[in-house]
Amino acid sequence: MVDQDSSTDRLMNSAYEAGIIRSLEAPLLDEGQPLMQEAAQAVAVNAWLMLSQAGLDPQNSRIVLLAGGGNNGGDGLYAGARLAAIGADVTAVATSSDVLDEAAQTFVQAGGILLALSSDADIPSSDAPSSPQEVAERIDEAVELAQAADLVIDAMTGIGLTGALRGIPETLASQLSAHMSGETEEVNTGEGSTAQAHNPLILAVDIPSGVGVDDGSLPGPYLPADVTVTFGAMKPCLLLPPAAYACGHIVLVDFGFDVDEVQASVEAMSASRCSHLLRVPEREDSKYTRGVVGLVTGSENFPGAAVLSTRACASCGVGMVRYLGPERPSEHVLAALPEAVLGPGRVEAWVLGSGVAAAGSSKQQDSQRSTIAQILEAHGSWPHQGSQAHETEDSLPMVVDAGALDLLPAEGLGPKVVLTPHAGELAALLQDLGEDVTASDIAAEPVRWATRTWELTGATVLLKGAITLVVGDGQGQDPAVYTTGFGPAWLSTAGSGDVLAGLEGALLASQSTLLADDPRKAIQLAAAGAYIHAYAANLASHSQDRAWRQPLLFNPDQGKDFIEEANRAWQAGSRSVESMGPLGHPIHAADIIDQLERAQGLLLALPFQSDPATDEPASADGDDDWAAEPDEDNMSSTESADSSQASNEPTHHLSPAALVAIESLWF
Ligand SMILES: NC(=O)C1=CN([C@@H]2O[C@H](COP(=O)(O)OP(=O)(O)OC[C@H]3O[C@@H](n4cnc5c(N)ncnc54)[C@H](OP(=O)(O)O)[C@@H]3O)[C@@H](O)[C@H]2O)[C@@H](O)CC1
Ligand SMILES: [K+]
Repeated sequence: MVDQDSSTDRLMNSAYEAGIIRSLEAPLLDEGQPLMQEAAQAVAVNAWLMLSQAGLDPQNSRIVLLAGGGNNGGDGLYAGARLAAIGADVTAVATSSDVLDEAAQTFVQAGGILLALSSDADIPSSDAPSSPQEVAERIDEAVELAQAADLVIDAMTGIGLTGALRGIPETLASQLSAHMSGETEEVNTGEGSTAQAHNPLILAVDIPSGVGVDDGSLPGPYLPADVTVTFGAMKPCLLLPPAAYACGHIVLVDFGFDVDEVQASVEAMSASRCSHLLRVPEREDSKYTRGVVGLVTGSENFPGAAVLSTRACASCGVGMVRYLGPERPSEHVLAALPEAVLGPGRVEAWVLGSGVAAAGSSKQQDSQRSTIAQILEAHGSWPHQGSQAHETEDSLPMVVDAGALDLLPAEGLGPKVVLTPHAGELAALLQDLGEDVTASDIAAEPVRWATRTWELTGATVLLKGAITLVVGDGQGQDPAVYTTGFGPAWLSTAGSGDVLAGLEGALLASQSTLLADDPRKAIQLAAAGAYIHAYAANLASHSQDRAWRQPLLFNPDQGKDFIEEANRAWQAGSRSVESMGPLGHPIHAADIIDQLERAQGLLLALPFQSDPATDEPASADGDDDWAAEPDEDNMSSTESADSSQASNEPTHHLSPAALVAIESLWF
């Protein structure tokens, strides 16, 4: 189970609110650990790597550092000092009225140039602008410098950010992000043609300035990063959409925090966590003890959804698939899945509503809905005792999707009821429950609205998206929140949700004994289902595109191994620094089903890998296993890394001179 996490797994996949991060830092600071210097070193090394991977010479590069008045700015200034000391041309733009004095002195002594923007600035070596006009001119100058730079280091605000960016940081973030997204004028080459504007690389210090640290929202302008170097532990904004999409590749600097006694507020599902949630059959198992899933999915109008959900379910380790539906979808199910059993009978978990038209749709009234209503009434009730929902003898785990969502009882569901809406369906459900919310509100603050749904219904809520969220019962009064962003963008295709519903039902049925002991495990199982779904899509599409990747761990003692790891990971990434990773090819829903069994096999093999250095399980195809993941043959990750290099050479090898330069940053 997830409880068996190694401490490294926990560190990489658990996020803590800003207040907890400060409580974890405090004892280390008391002991005199130089955290700001360790942070600065990591920023400098990663800046160096980003530049060199982009084919630039870090020692002759132009770097603009946006430095705020807090410790985040301090991290940036010390990093800037290290880069200036090896010869980079570094200008620090002070975005507040002051900056950390000692950091600024060190930066200037190393050869960095400071530029004050604020009219009341008290900054070493830079006079404050003397008029509003001069403030405006300096802001324009700073924006132009940043736009022309090779690298921008964003150290305006870290976890001390409150609310949306204001003042100078707001202006810089909005102008620079508009420039990068091409909203500003294109560059005229003077020969009647226009060229794409130059975009600097962006390295965010701790978090991209402007994102909602604890809730992953984007309350105003923000600066999206190519790489975010974060300190000590993950913050919720690095996992939660939409902010997580602005973080690029994440590097987590290991300060040695003791996270044993603190509660994570968000967890990412990982391959190793997922592999522990799969039930492996035992010798004494029968098809019944392995779990029977009953599906009331598909309809006269959408028979394909019945086929997709039952096929996916049968591919995910259950003893039997039982289908209930009208004649047309039933015939299709039997043709596609001869082992399916038709009609009512014993069931360990239900899948309800995929491919069933909701009320108010233009389709004719769906006969499946009366069956679903009966099942919800018989098995979905979790009468409340006090404030707690309690399981009755008849209550069963169930997945409630699409056309079953509006048949739910208004409240009093338990964690074993897993709702699987997309943003539009969740908006309709919440409107029925009296909330004034639209699908775009939900996309802007998904964790807020998934949590609200959990509060109102008591069910586990799986909100589908590029990063899928699962919110449900946690420890005490607080919800547990899991994320999964392991899939490629190809995954959003018709029928993909029907596949997910079927496989979620299989996990609930096969783990019904576990769920009876602890219904809260439904949250982890639901997140594991989303992970397997995404993984199968990765295998099917041969894509290296991921909505979210686990961070690279930067340990100050790790030495040069990190260089190779970062070069490899950033080249494989969907938003890699220089080149996109291979995008693979389109897939349709049945392709995902075809890879489900293989995906589970690879996950089950993971605990037997000798040295799983990355958490991503292998692609089963040797020839596309170039992201250096441990592969099927129990190859050690080191060997795997070597073989992947042979087939996919990193574009930039480090010269001996470059290695000497980076050593001066490192040690
Ligand atoms: N603690 C440690 O041991 C370690 C901490 N570390 C680092 O410290 C960081 C936390 O530092 P912190 O607490 O000083 O806050 P920080 O993120 O710099 O923000 C304050 C600045 O932001 C500004 N600002 C705030 N809101 C704003 C807004 N809405 N709009 C605009 N500006 C806004 C605020 O301006 P003010 O409100 O004062 O005008 C002030 O200038 C942490 O993220 C990590 O990087 C590492 O060195 C490792 C060791
Ligand atoms: K920052």
